[in-house]
Amino acid sequence: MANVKCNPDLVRERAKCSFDVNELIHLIDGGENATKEKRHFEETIFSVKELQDAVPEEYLSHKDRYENAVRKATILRDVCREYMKKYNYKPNRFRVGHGVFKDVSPFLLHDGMFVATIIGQGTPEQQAEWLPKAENMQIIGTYAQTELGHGSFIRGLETRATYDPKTEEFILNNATLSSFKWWPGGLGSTVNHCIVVAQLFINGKSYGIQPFIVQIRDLNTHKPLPGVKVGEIGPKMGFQTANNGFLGFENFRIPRMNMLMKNAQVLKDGTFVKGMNEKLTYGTMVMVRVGIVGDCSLNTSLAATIAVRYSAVRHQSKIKAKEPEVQILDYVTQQHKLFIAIASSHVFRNVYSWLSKSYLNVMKDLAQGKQDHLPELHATACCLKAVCSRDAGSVVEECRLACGGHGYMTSSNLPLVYGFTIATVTYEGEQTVLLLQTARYLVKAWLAALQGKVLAPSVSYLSDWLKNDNVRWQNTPEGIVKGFQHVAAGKVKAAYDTIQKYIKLGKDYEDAWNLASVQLMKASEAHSRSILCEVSWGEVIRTSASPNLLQVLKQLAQLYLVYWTLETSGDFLVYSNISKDDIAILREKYEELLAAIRPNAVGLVDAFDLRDEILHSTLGSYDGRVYERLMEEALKSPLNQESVNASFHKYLKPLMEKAKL
Ligand SMILES: CCCCCCCC/C=C\CCCCCCCCCC(=O)SCCNC(=O)CCNC(=O)[C@H](O)C(C)(C)COP(=O)(O)OP(=O)(O)OC[C@H]1O[C@@H](n2cnc3c(N)ncnc32)[C@H](O)[C@@H]1OP(=O)(O)O
Ligand SMILES: Cc1cc2nc3c(=O)[nH]c(=O)nc-3n(C[C@H](O)[C@H](O)[C@H](O)COP(=O)(O)OP(=O)(O)OC[C@H]3O[C@@H](n4cnc5c(N)ncnc54)[C@H](O)[C@@H]3O)c2cc1C
Repeated sequence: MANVKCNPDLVRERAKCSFDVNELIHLIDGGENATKEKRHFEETIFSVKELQDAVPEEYLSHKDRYENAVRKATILRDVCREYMKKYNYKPNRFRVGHGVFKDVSPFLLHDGMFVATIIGQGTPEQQAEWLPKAENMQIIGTYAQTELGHGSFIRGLETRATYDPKTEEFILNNATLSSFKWWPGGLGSTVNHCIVVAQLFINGKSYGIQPFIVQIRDLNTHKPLPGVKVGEIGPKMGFQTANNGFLGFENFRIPRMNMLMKNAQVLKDGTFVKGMNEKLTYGTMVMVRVGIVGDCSLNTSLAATIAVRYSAVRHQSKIKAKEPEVQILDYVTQQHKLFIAIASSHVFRNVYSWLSKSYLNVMKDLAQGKQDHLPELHATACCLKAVCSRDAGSVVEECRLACGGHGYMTSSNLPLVYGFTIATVTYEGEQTVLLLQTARYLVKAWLAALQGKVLAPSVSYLSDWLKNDNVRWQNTPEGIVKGFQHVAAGKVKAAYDTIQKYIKLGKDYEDAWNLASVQLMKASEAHSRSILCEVSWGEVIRTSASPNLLQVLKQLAQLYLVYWTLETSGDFLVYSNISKDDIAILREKYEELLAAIRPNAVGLVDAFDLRDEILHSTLGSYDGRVYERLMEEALKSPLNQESVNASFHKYLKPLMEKAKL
């Protein structure tokens, strides 16, 4: 990239960077070699001619866009397969996916959840049967759980799988409209198999929801099998190429062994054998919630790169009347909008790496029959997924707004990035619903703390707070982290006390919970923020990097801490010993941090190492040819391929002529 002829502002910005950008790229990737491998892989993918679009996707019809996405998905699959064979390298398909599809792949659910569920929920025999076929795309699948009537409350799903011991089959039925599956990615017209989550019935008795692997289309003709009603749900805010679909069954029979039986089992005679923990059926969702935290880091880095580079190139208005128009990046309000995006991406990445380790440890434990840490993992994944996805959505939107009118152009790519980022707030567990799951855990932990029990590490601050809730405020990163824990503990206590108050007033527990649920949700958010702050600061101070780079990473981590302290200063005034003077000191610190980060802003987004093909943005490309690219892209509009459009003769001219009469 170094030889590309760049906009002079970007050249100047890069020259003043105080740290080695390559060092940060390697740190993010996990080593110099990992960067080399990643770049070689991306170079390979983006030099495949067939993966490049002749016409910008935006001008295609819904149908053509889908077909083009499937075409590219199959080519990408082949190229990746060959590449993996040749180099024994497991690539990050999500990064290149943004470049190839702009939006998302119609195979997203195949890779993200279908294969993962076979691994997580199938017995070794079931894995042996389906995994090789799924991994090499002999069969293509999705994860069909959500229905028209139920998405959040999965115990309420209506799709039925009734066991027939005579034929040793399950009979699938969707008797009501609300029971139709609705949303699964790829279901519309792409997949031939699904994981269907359905209510198991044996001899008229319900045994809760279970996962079933179901073939829905003929492998040769792709026609829906008899008894299957399937289709696409239509256009959405984003995710246009994900091919989300609907599905219903009428007396559709599948063999007994198509129930994924790693946890619970149905024997030939219809005996139901309970698993170690019925919630293990929800395992794929926990895994994907962890992954979404990493995805938030990637999405945030896409938006930050576009908006920061654009803000370095764009000049508008003056700070001093007699001086030239300034780069908009010099406005401190612009820095306030953008630097939190850079900082958040690093925080999400660090927390994702921490959470992934916890996930893998719990999976190892479960394999040995130990489930002690499962509730903590579920609670932590829920609140982090909820808060990171919502933060990422806000940050991306702020980046879009920070690009003014041009940020509204599709060619900036910010609208598309926003579309797939905010989808993460809802899918894989709606944010409020997940925060309330964590609140259940926090309330239990609070009760245990009151009883003097030892708490799990992520909530041990509740016991510390009970022992001493009067800790002196300190304007240091460690002091702020403590402060976040105080806020979280104070909010958990307040929510718990509110529940108790309503119970004393005669409410039953469930109503008391609902009445206190705004506080419970806020407590859960505060708990999440305290984890984000503690983990990310801890990761940064343990990082081995050169002094220059470490200084910048600390500035970003501190910016995150101070930003969120100031954003939630009301909570700090209520629940910690912070004073108004401390807040004034933090405001000053915040301004110092913005000024310190300013010279490195472009270097920092360069270090996300997002190729132009992945950014796919007129505003964010490495060379900063913003206005040239805006014009080049505008000229691709079909309306610019003719000097007079037919609508002139058909409508405009008659209108003007009528006006003359
Ligand atoms: C650095 C860059 C890296 C980039 C990396 C990128 C990686 C990207 C990775 C992955 C991306 C993949 C992309 C895939 C795209 C996905 C598209 C979207 C797919 C979907 O949306 S699928 C559908 C998802 N649906 C949901 O999430 C439904 C949400 N609802 C529920 O989960 C449940 O209904 C509920 C949890 C809300 C409630 O369940 P319920 O049975 O009613 O339980 P409760 O009574 O409330 O609680 C009982 C008890 O159980 C505990 N519990 C609940 N869930 C779990 C669980 N999963 N595990 C363990 N325990 C659980 C709960 O805490 C209660 O415990 P308690 O009684 O309090 O002790
Ligand atoms: C882009 C996209 C892709 C998707 N892909 C898939 C897929 O591949 N497979 C699949 O199975 N599903 C998929 N989904 C569905 C997704 O998982 C659900 O939409 C999601 O879990 C939310 O459920 P819901 O739509 O029922 O929302 P609802 O639960 O109806 O939410 C509506 C409102 O009700 C509130 N609410 C609901 N329950 C409670 C409660 N207990 N307490 C307080 N408030 C509550 C919510 O907070 C929210 O404000 C996808 C969704 C989207 C948007």
